[in-house]
Order: sequence, then C-alpha cells, then structure tokens
Amino acid sequence: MYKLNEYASPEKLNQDLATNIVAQLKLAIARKGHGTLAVSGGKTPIGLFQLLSQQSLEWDKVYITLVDDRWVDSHDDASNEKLVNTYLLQNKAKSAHFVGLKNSTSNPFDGAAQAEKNLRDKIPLPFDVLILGMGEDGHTASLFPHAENLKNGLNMTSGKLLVGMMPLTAPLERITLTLPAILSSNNIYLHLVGASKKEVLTKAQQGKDVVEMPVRSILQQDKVPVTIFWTA
Ligand SMILES: O=C1O[C@H](COP(=O)(O)O)[C@@H](O)[C@H](O)[C@H]1O
Repeated sequence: MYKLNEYASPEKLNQDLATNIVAQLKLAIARKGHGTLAVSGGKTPIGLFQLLSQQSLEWDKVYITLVDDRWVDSHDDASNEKLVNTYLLQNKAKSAHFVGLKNSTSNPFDGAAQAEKNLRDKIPLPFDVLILGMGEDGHTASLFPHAENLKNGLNMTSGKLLVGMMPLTAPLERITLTLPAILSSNNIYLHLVGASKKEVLTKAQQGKDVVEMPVRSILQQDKVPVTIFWTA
C-alpha cells in the first residue's frame, strides 16, 4: 500500500520531503523526547540531506542511522556513512547522534551481529522515519535481486535487524536492514529521481516476484504506510 507524490523538480520534491520528515521528527520528539531517522545512501538523497541539515529542529534529540552501507572504510568515497557525514551531519544537524553500520570485522556477514548490537544499544527503536531509495535493478536498501543472502534479508520471522549481502548486480559487499526491520518503522518514504526509476517502479507494481525485484516487498505490503516521492 503506497501513495505516489509527483513533483515538477528535484528542488520542489526535496522541499516537501524535508518538510514531511521534520514534521514527523518534531511529533516524535514531542511524544517521546527523541526522534529516529534511517536514511539511504547513493546519489539521490544528496540535495535532500543538504536541505535537511539547514532545518530548525532539536537535532540533539534526533538519532540517525543508515538503511544500508557498503562494507568499505567510512572515509571511502563509496561509503554511505561518508555521504551522511558530508551532506547531512552539517549545519544545524551537526548535533544529531549518528550511528553507522560498518565495523572492523572483515566482511558484513560476520560483522552484522556486532553492528546490530551497536545499533540496538545506541538507537531507540522503532524508526520514526525511514527513507529508502531504489536501484534500476529493483533493489532497495541493500536487498538485491537474486543475491545469495536475500532470503535471510526478506525473512519476516528472523528477529534480525541487519544482514550481510553480496549483490550480483553491483560491486562491493553490503550490510542492510532486513525487511522486518524496515517494516517496523512508523513512516517509510521512497525517494526516486529520474524517468528510468519511474519505469522500474511501474515494473515493480506489475509483478509479484520479490526475489526478482525486492522493492516489491515494500510496495506490496500493508503493515506500514509508504509514500513515494518522485520527480523526473
Ligand atoms: O547502492 C545503493 O543504491 C540505492 C540507490 O542509489 P542511487 O544512487 O540510485 O540513489 C540506495 O538507495 C542505497 O542506499 C545504496 O546503498
């Protein structure tokens, strides 16, 4: 179950999405004293991060983590943690509490348990707001089509927050929130830019096979509301 919001430009989309995120976080802070935000990496969210970092919010009461990351050093250009440090944890958002997913374990399959403990210790769950992206292969977070560990990532009864993933359609080992972790969030936004992503979305809406297009497991569920923000 989802709602599709279409925008005339990335600027207008970012404005509206940032307003929604800030409103949800303010509500969470008013209710519980803190707000939690899980963000994606990749190229799509850079403008949104820059805008969010300038919003007035009690950022010291906000906990931020990643939906997924590549298993590389946090200073590597491929690191989603580096992206968040560079564009989101700046300006007014500097005082937010960030918890990354990468640790010193040699691979994400062995490192996932430690990363999960760290996340559970430092981030108050559930996530109030979780922002997903989508790849042109139909992956979301780092739940990649036909990957060997995808079954574990999609298992709704595993009790796990994080698993390792080696994509067949992209380089680098990854760590990713599992489907049950994603669907335990209070609000999910799917942030898409470009005509080709709209085509992928249309294909995802039409079929049912989640192994072929893991993003279907987000679009075709009724546990948590999903709002898609799309612009060409
Ligand atoms: O590898 C990843 O890809 C997706 C989509 O990235 P984009 O560059 O097309 O925006 C992203 O959502 C995910 O977090 C990232 O690790």
